[in-house]
Amino acid sequence: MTVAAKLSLGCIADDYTGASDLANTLTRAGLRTVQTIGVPAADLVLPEVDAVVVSLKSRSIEAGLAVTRSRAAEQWLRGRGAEHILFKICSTFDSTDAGNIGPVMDALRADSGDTIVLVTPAFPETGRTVYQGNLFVGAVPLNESPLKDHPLNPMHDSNLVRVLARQSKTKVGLVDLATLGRGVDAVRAKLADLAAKGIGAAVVDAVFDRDLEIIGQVALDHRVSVGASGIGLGLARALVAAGKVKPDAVNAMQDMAVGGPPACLAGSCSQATLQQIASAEKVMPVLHLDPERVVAGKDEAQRALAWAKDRIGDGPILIASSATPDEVAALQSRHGRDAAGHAIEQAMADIADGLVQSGVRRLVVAGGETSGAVVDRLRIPGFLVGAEIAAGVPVLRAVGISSGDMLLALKSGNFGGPEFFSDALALMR
Ligand SMILES: Nc1ncnc2c1ncn2[C@@H]1O[C@H](COP(=O)(O)OP(=O)(O)O)[C@@H](O)[C@H]1O
Ligand SMILES: O=C(O)[C@@H](O)C(=O)COP(=O)(O)O
Repeated sequence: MTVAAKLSLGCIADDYTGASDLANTLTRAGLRTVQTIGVPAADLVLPEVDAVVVSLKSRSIEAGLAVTRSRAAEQWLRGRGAEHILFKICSTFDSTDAGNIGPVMDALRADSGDTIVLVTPAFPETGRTVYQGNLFVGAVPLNESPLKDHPLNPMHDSNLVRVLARQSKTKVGLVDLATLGRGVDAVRAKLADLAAKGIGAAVVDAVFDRDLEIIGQVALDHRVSVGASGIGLGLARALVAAGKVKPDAVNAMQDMAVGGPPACLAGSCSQATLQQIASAEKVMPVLHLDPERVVAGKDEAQRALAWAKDRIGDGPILIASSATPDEVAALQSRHGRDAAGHAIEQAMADIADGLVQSGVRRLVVAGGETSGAVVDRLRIPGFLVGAEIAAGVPVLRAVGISSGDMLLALKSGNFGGPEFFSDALALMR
């Protein structure tokens, strides 16, 4: 079977956890959605779907490469008929002054011919709101949140108009909450006004889902938008309201049990993940990797696998590299930020590979870059979306792998409640 109808929505996600978060949101809003890993082959055969989320691992790579890969995804999605493309970024705007949100947005805007792009990382369900262009994580501005200590992209400025302007070639404006409160026509008029002044991107405030519904409606006038799952929700609801997708269409994921031993891996150093690991210690064996030994070579991954093999027959296990901000900073000062991060990601991929070879078929991974490294190593080409474990984190069923059925959960470091690992495994049968 090939894709019968053209896509109602094409999405390019800059990491794999973010892609599954978006795929989850679109699915819950009634869009039949598939998540692909990387840009699919031109002749990829898919079930009939409304949306495809192409997952890239482009958040923390060199900006030029992120642009090239995003453009390849854009071409594929346009080739499948997508009139609107959402570039899915992190709800905490994870990026640096070198990119990659600005450069990718600039390229997609140029290709689309749009004069102005709507940008909002708001995702109220997970506490991400934008007011006067400032991003809040729960009750605190971004620069006071745990994101100030992110190992790869510490966020020190909550004003997204400024943050995006430093990364983009275009001028950046603001559509504030008061304008949104006046409805779609007011937002359209404000965008026209900004565009007439030569402003090519507008950060849009959003605090409630109703704000996202207005943003989604207006965004559909354009060919490209930029944001997190919240704008995905707005776009999906606008597509349903416009009759462009049937909300009662059945999603493709079947609820068949997979069985086999379960395992969890954590490479995120977020506060939420550190708490989740502490809770997991009460209910499953947890191995804390020695990050210094990980950077030194392959032995630490082998030690972890030997530890795991002795235990996976008895119930779930968790292997974590996660550390506190002080420990992360100390490791980075000895080895460099990228080298330390890369070595740990590759060790996690080695461990995941070994676990699957030992029969693990249910795998929970915490951390976006970590999930990217693991999924790439397992050579999984795509996922169908299943039950929601926590806001932004669905159960995923791998498709297109030769080794039989496999269930995964790819958790953004910041997402999930304290018992996330147990919650996930309870839904992954
Ligand atoms: N102990 C550690 N010290 C330094 N860096 C680490 C440590 N453990 C993990 N990392 C790295 O930190 C980064 C975490 O990023 P990621 O997996 O995307 O998590 P999140 O979802 O929280 O952003 C990865 O590059 C990972 O390899
Ligand atoms: O939008 C979000 O917050 C997430 O979907 C996301 O992108 C997560 O990124 P990581 O925290 O790096 O997993």
